[in-house]
Amino acid sequence: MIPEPDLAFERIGPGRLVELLKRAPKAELHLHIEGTLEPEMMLALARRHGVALPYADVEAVRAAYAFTSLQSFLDLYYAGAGVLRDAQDFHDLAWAYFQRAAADGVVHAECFFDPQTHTARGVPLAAVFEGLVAAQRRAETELGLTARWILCVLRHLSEDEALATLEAALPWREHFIGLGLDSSELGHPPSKFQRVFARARALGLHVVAHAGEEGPPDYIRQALDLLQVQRIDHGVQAVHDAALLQRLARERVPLTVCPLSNVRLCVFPDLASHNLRTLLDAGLCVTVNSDDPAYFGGYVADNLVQTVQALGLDARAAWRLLANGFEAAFLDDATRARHLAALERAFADAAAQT
Ligand code: HPA
Ligand SMILES: [Zn+2]
Repeated sequence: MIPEPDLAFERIGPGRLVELLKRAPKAELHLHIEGTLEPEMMLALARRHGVALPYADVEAVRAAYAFTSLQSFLDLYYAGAGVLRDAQDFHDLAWAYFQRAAADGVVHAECFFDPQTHTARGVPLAAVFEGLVAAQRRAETELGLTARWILCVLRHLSEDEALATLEAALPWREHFIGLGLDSSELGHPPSKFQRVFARARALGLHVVAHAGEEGPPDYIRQALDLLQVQRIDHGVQAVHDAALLQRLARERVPLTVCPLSNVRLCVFPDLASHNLRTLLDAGLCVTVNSDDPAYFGGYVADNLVQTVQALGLDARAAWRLLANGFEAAFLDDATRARHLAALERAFADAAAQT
């Protein structure tokens, strides 16, 4: 756990905290690049490629985003991703996201991408990597934002397909740092993917998995014990298992929590009912992230501000959430220390304001 700095947190009231949260340096650790496809770009790419969409305009797209569950979202999310066809599209998508993220104070982003969503439509993996890597390079040189890619396999498909996807991506091995697991959780437990995660670990990749978003605490245990993941994506269902909660706290297993996503997918009725505070108070390494911001109505600063307000978190708790993001990131120690020093300075400056 990152030690708390000696700061006059109590001098940062709710109003000043909102401003601070918008500009403070942040790590984004749970973001699906396909989930940053804003309706405007979806329609523009559909026009560019002559792809038919069931929406007349941007308002119609947004009106369709009334989700009742993870699956009801995934159906639209995969359909929307159908407009991504060539390297330029992947570049434009990721570059637009990095610009928005930088404006939100994000200094380091570990982003998911779903190769199977694209290769199944005949898009070559080379086009996906070419576009994403070009945008990543621009982000670093033009925005000072470091980005890393985590290849996700779709859990509603077979493990053999996941293994084939990982092998097919190996010519671009230097361009991704980890393996993740996403898509429809219920009925597709982590135990289904033990061989592909073992292969990823043998390749020296970091490993993470979505678990306990809608699925039971046992899926979180499976992700830890069978897949040996280093972080749990979501993990909010852990509160229903006291022993698991203690273990996550003891082992400082980070949870990449996405509050606005959880509300939009009806995991919680509203932000005030979210269990993030319970998880934080239990000593877990909770981080705040945006998941699929174009679909869920907010990027990472919105997630932080709205969650802090809805749960009445103070500046000390807000600092902890941001520090946890850097603790949980796959960064070298010197870079982590540099980001934490900048975070401390942002809070110290806010506390010193008169
Ligand atoms: O929140 C999510 N859960 C599972 N799969 C996903 N794919 C994009 N977002 C998600
Ligand atoms: Zn996710």
